[in-house]
Amino acid sequence: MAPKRKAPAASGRASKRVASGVSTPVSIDSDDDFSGSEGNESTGPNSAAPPKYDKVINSYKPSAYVRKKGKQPQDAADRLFRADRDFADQQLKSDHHLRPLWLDPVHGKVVLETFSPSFKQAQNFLINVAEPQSRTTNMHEYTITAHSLFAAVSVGLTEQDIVRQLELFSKTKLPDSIIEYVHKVTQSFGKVRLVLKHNRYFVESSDASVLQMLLRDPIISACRVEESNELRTEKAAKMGGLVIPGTKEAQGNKEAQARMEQQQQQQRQREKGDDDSDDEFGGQEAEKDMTEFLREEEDDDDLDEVHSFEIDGGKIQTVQEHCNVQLELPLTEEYDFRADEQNATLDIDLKPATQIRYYQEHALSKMFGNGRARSGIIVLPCGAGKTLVGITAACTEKKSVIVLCTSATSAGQWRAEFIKWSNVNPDDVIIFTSSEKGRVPLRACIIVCTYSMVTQNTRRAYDSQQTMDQITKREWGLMVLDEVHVVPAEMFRRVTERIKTHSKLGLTATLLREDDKIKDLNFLIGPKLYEANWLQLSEEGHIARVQCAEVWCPMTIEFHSEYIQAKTTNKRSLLSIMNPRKFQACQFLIDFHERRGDKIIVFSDNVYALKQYAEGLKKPYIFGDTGQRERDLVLQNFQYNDAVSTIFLSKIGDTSLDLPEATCLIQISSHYGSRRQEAQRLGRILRAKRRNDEGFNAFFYSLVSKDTMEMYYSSKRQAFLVDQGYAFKVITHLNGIDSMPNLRFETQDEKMTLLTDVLLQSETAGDEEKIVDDLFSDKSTFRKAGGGRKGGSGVKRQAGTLSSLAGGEDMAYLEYQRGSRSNKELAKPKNAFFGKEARERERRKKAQREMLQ
Ligand SMILES: Nc1ncnc2c1ncn2[C@@H]1O[C@H](COP(=O)(O)OP(=O)(O)OP(=O)(O)O)[C@@H](O)[C@H]1O
Repeated sequence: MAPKRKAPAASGRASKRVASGVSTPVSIDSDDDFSGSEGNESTGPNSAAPPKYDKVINSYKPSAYVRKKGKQPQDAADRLFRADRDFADQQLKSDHHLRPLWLDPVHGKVVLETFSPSFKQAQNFLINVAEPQSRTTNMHEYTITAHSLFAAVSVGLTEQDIVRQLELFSKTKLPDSIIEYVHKVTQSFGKVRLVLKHNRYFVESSDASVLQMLLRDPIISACRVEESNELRTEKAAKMGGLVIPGTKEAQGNKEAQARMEQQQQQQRQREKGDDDSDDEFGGQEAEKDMTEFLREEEDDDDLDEVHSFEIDGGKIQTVQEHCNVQLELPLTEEYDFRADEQNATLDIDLKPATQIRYYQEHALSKMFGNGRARSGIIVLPCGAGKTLVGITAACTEKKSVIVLCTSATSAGQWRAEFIKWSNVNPDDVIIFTSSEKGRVPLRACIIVCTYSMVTQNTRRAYDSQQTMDQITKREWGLMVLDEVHVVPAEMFRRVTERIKTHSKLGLTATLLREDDKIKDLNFLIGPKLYEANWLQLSEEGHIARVQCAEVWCPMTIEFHSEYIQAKTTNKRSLLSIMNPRKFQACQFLIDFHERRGDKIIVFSDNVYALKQYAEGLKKPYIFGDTGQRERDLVLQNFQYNDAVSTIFLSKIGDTSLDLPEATCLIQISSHYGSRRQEAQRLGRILRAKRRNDEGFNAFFYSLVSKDTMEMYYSSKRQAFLVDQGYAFKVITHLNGIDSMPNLRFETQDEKMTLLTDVLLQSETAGDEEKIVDDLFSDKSTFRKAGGGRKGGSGVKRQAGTLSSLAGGEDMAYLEYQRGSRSNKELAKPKNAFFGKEARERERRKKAQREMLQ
């Protein structure tokens, strides 16, 4: 706990609200105690020094609920009833059964009941103000954090809106601590915007005192363009009136417009005297639609004032960083594109047949809600249509767009999707990758490039340098950053430094990294604007329903005894991947799903295992060294040839390949505990076209060698998907495997030959594949971060019934309780025999060494 303020005058609690109109922003203390800034000499109007914005509380812990000191634990369950977890004093409202929220006043946790009548409304609201933590079938858990409130404020919610809605949905009276917290955060966050208007950068706020305070900061004032101390004051920009293309509203307006044009044409014909049409009603109606639309715009002219000062365009990053990090007063970025007359307009609109889905519209309304473009991140599951979201954003702004993606393949896809969904002239969509270097035209255009192409520091070829110069010289209306979670912050810095853009839209399926670099995105791109619910989209048929299962494969005695003696992680890892029982399980599952008509992708991060499995089972495979022609051939056959239902892929399949649709995925070796990779792989089967067929399920299997570290990593990897509501069933035995014809490694001889081969492999055979240009690996950071998320809540393995996996009648499941045995424990060898045998071997080896000396 940080020390409390010394001066009593400065320790006014947040409940002592600053008068409305807020002339002095509250100071936010790192202490649990929420303190207002009244009386704080550093913030007084006559003070020369700027006020100090201390660290904002990210972990929610108000003083009202502190643990009772000196209370000794009585029993094992005591920790569950500590003062900071015992909310017995909260009064239930009489109609609590109609309200869906439970609020934890200490940690800011919110539990939402999915079976409540007002679930949908509460969910739509919560997604704006809190971070989703887990969304299982009956309960969703969120946390109110400073970041989530920042995002709420930046999409236009006020403190009063947030408190009123929380009160409305809460089963108990809204705790004071939550009201205080919301007050405290909203007083500072979202107050100041960075606006690029007429190609000049302004720091803008409707509260002049916040700007005055900023200008007293020497770093900020040094970035100011004007000399004078005066602030500019003008009417706030026109809000609303903006219609996002592809929505019903846009469709209605288009129809009205068409009717009006038709009416005008008829009128002209009547004037010529040859008109006999009687369709007057349609015309009047169309006119009415349009006038109402225009009137709405006019109504918006009744506007407030905003104040601003101009800053030097070259010092944007300094201002942003200083405001975010030192002053804890993050700047929201907004682009008044409708007022931008300097940058040419791009001739682009969605094709008339293109309709965006409701969640795509929700996400975009967060971006364009106030008639300007707000920078931020939109999170949608794989296959839910992020590309169309990016394209619709481009069609809304109608200015030059730069799209950054992770590979040349995905750059090609982006271009194709722009042409598919919009009426853009294909010549205006240019690709800039290592293999394709289109020239950027002077007119408004769309350029699609890879992150590495833009951030490359080495000397470029002449044509590449020319294109790069054209990109950096001009201003871009919108920058779309695809797969934003995988790109290192340093790379973003370089991107935003080099390319001048008015607005940024980050797209991702998982705002998740194994390090904590994800927080940098808040400052480098903007707050998370929208996050969809995976299970809801799968229930609605927008993405496929998936059955996830972990198949436990016992190690053979010989493999396991070598495993426990192996000196290096690489050797251990190779032995667990090459476990003959795992091989058999893989063979059985492939056979089982091929017979069901599934298309199967088997993933192995280890190349030695990839080749052994694929060649052993006579299936095609692709890894980093596979040539482009062969890759294309394999993928085309997988897509169109009924005889090729299974392919094996290395890590290359995660980001660098345009994979055809699959309906079953099997992982035989995977990348430590990366939740991101797990989610990304699951995404490969979420887009299955057959998803709307009755009873259709896609399948996701992880094959894990029992009593090895694979079990520990596997549960780490699943954590994100479990939080999204996916249940991993554990399969302990594949019934029918023993009677399967042509099962590999049935005889002891075959097993021993395999073991010898594995033992003869060099250390590097156990390495994970290194992909050239894989800028996005999070292996090292994952390890640094301690191998997973803090607190490692692991996952719940659930018992399954045979029928719960469609067609899985041959499998048996086992349940074990979360917390009953840690995953690390499960990873240890259990059988006393192994321990004894290992000790025996160790003794023999020691004796042999001594003999040799
Ligand atoms: N509004 C829509 N109407 C019809 N089809 C749509 C719509 N939105 C997306 N789709 C289709 O859904 C599929 C998945 O879209 P897309 O590839 O953009 O998903 P994604 O979220 O970018 O996936 P990934 O994360 O795997 O790249 C595509 O076939 C796309 O055409």
